[in-house]
This record gives sequence, structure tokens and C-alpha cells, in this order.
Amino acid sequence: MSYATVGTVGAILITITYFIFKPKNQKLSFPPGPMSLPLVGNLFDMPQAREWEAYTKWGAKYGDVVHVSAFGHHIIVLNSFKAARDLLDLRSTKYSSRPYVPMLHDPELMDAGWSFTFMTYEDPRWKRHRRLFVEHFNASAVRSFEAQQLKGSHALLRSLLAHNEIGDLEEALRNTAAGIMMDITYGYDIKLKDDPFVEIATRAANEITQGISPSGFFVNLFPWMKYIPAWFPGGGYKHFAAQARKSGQELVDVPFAFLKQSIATGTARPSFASDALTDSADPVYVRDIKEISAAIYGGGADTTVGLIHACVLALILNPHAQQRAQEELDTVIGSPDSNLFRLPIHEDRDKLPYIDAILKEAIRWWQPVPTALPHATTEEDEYRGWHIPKGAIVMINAWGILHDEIAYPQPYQFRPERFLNGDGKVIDDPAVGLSFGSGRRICPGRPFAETALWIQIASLLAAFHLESPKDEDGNSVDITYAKNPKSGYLLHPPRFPCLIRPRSRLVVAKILEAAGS
Ligand code: HEM
Repeated sequence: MSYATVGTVGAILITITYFIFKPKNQKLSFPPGPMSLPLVGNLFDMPQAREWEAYTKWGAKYGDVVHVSAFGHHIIVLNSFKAARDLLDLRSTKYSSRPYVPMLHDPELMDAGWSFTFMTYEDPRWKRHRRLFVEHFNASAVRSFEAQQLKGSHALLRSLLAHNEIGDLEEALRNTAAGIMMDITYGYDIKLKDDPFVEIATRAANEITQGISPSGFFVNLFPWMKYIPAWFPGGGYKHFAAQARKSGQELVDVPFAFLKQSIATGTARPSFASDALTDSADPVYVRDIKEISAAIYGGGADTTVGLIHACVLALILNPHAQQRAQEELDTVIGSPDSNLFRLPIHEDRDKLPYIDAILKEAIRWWQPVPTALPHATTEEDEYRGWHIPKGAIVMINAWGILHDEIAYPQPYQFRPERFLNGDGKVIDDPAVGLSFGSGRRICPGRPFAETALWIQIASLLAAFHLESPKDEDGNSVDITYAKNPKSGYLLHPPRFPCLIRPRSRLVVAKILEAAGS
């Protein structure tokens, strides 16, 4: 079926539906935004890539709350911290759902509603899953994962010892994140090459990322298309859906089966799933634990890789920040040339405010999820005299807000000093939290992510000089292109070459000792 046919049939159905169900008493206007056309709305204004840039331009033209629509779907883009807080936080009872995405949610398509990341607010499982997750991942509970985070950081340093020439930094970071997430969730040690669980998790995460795109599949715009059989023209996407449904079920079932087996043989290590599994044989509870466990990998692996990868890039491009961090580290863990040298541990954090400032600036400078995840309204609302309809999709333009040049002068420069006051203490800036979303759906993995990222940054800086390689004439290779993220739902810097040199021989010895080889 051609795009034009699908579009025309969809438009006719939506028009009929609109005139039948048109609200009779809507007097307020929508927030400002680009002029919309009959039927298709702003379809042709919708960015196909790098949405955050289009949202920022709309913000400059129409204000911090922008309305667009397409085929009857309303989208509200929030371009200021105030608007995000006013709506998603202070009116969270109305703004905490997720849009229903047919490809993702429909049980006959991908059936990925098992992940509480995508559950609607009304779904009773969401509250149960989120409560259980937060019990194990709140700021004090995540301290129990520090040993696994430290082990993961040491494994990263160990793998980067082989990276003294130009190596695959991204792969090393991906292995680290995968290793930590599988360890804390199931007590499972991944294989560095071709691990079967990591293969399932990566496949499932990639398919979900494709499925969630509103424009990636027509069925997301025109739900009636789900009735087209797979063999009929236009129904081919159902083969993808069937494959993705299978991957999702494998992600839920296969690593969990490993955990059950290790409990049965008495070899299970402490982990989220082994701790949460009580003696309860209640199948609903067991299903909850299985599904939350699978959601942990999806939420935590790719996001942390994007951020740490960008942070390494920023440190290479800003050698002064690296140097200042290493001077601070040396006063706490010993200089790399002295016998007192040791690798950092979490307990050092209070004494290393500059590393904290680097982490904060990395979170501001680079958002792995640049427009957060879409929220959806469960009731209609009025804000500053505008009408916000029930079922509207609400996006936070975190990238735009955190690159606003009034709030953050020279926003594209990486300057950790922004987050230090005159006494060298770390400044709290709640707007930076928008990288993790807002309101009741705010990322519940943030405390875990921040401690895992902090120890990785501190360990990398303690152990290595991070540099761009030299060309034949001895000049540094230009890697500034990597500051432009690849477009996508989760942002990663494009691969860039880098040189990772141990700071001393003693450092190498300490890494080998810590990594147990
Ligand atoms: C740099 C790291 C991370 C970033 C930038 C990030 C960002 C986000 C964002 C923007 C959201 C959507 C928030 C909203 O809708 O308002 C989210 C949700 C979520 N994140 Fe993270 N995240 C990170 C790490 C993690 C980690 C390590 C975990 C797990 C341990 C995790 C688990 C989740 C879950 C389960 C949700 C869904 C919450 C819900 O819908 O109720 N995230 N994250």
C-alpha cells in the first residue's frame, strides 16, 4: 500500500471521527505554534531528525510552550524549566501517563507493555513495578550496588590498558555498562565477546527503539492498520513486530531462568532479582520481578554509555579540565608516581568536588535522551489561559533548555566550573535534572546512574591521560565533529579516535591487581 493511500484513508477516518466527537465546549485556544493545515495538522513541520533543534527554534519563535498536531494527535513541547515543573511536577496527577503507541503496546504487535517505562499511568502494574524498583534503587539503597559498580570500573580500566593505540572505546564502554547491569540485576558475569544475554538485550532494546517512533511505522499514526493482514500490501511491518515480540519475551524470560537456576544450585549472588524474589510463589509477583528486571537493562545500559562516551570526548577536547581533575585526585588518592597511589572508591566523592562538577556538566552538555520520554495527559487542562487536551503528548526539550545561553553562557562549551561556587563547593541546579525527565515518571535510575558514572569518570581520570591521536605531522587529529550527536531516540557521539595512556607504571600494576589479572 502506498504512503499516499495510507495517508488519504487515515485522513478521511480522522476527519469523520473529529466531526463526530468534536468537543462542543472548547473555548480556549491551544498554545501557540506553527500554523497547521486542515486534516494533516503540522505533519510537514514535524522534524524527521534532530527534533531538539526544531523544538528549540519553535521555542524561540512561539515561546516556551508550543503546540503542534498531526492527524488529530496533539503534541505540547515544553521549552523551559518553569513550564516543565509547572505541568509535569506540580500537576503530575494529570501529566504522568505515556502515549499509547500501537506498535509497541498492542499485544498482537510488539507487546512491549511489560516494561513499566512504557506503561500508561492507569495501568495498575505501573505503580507496583515503580514502587518495587524504587525500593531497591533509591539514593540510599543503591549503595548496595557500589561493589558491582567498582568491579565494572576496574574491568573498564583493564580493558582500556589494551587501548593504548587507537581502539574501540565505545565497545569497551558498552561492555562495561552491560556487565554492570547484568551483574546488579541477575548476578550474572557477561562474556566479553558474544554474550548470549547481552545479544538478546541489545536486540530487544534496538527493536523497542524502532517501535516507539511515532513516524517509524504507519500503524502508530493510523491504528486501524493493525487489521491489515501480514501478507497484504502494507502489512509487512507485522513480521518485524513478531520478531520484536519474541525478543522482548526472551529478554524477560532467559536471564531470569539463569537466576532461578543459580538460586536452585546455591550459586546466586546478591542482585536486584535475587533480593526481590522472596519465598512468595504468587505468580503475579514473580512476573512483576521478571518484567522489572528486564526493564532495568533497557533503562540503564544505553543511556549511561551515551553519557560516559560524551564525557570522555569532552575531557579530550578540554585538557585543562582533565588536568584540574587529576590535580584534585592526586591530593586524595596519591600521585600516580608515588607509592601511595590507589584507585578511587565511592567514599572519596565528598573530597572530589571537581569530579562531581565534571559529572554535572557532562549531564548538562549531553543528554542521552534529549527530549526525555513522552508524557501523556490523562485529563484536559488549562495553563496560562491555553487549552491542553486530554491525551496530548507532552515533550520536554531537555537539550534546548540545558543549552540556553542565558542560563548557561557559551552553552556548547564544556566548563565544569559552572557548577562550583567561590568556595569550590558543588552548586545544585535542579534544571540539570531535566536530563532525567520530570514529575512522577522522572528516571528512577538516576541515583544509580550518577554513582555508576561518577566512579567511572573518577577511575578513568585517575588512571589515564585521555588524548586525541596525532597525525603524521605530530598534530592532534581533529575530533570536534564528534560533538554533533547522531540523530536518534538515544544520543551517542559518533565514534572518534582517541589515545588512552596510563599515567604511570604503578597505575598499570594497580589496575591489574584490582581487576584480578
Ligand atoms: C545517564 C543515565 C540516564 C539517563 C540520562 C536517563 C534518562 C531517563 C529519562 C529522560 C527518562 C524518562 C523520564 C520522564 O518520562 O520524565 C527515564 C526513565 C526511566 N529510566 Fe532512566 N536514565 C538514565 C539511567 C537509568 C538507569 C541506570 C536505569 C536503571 C537502573 C534507568 C531506568 C529508567 C526507568 C525504569 C525509567 C522509566 C520510569 C517510568 O516510566 O516510570 N535509567 N530515564
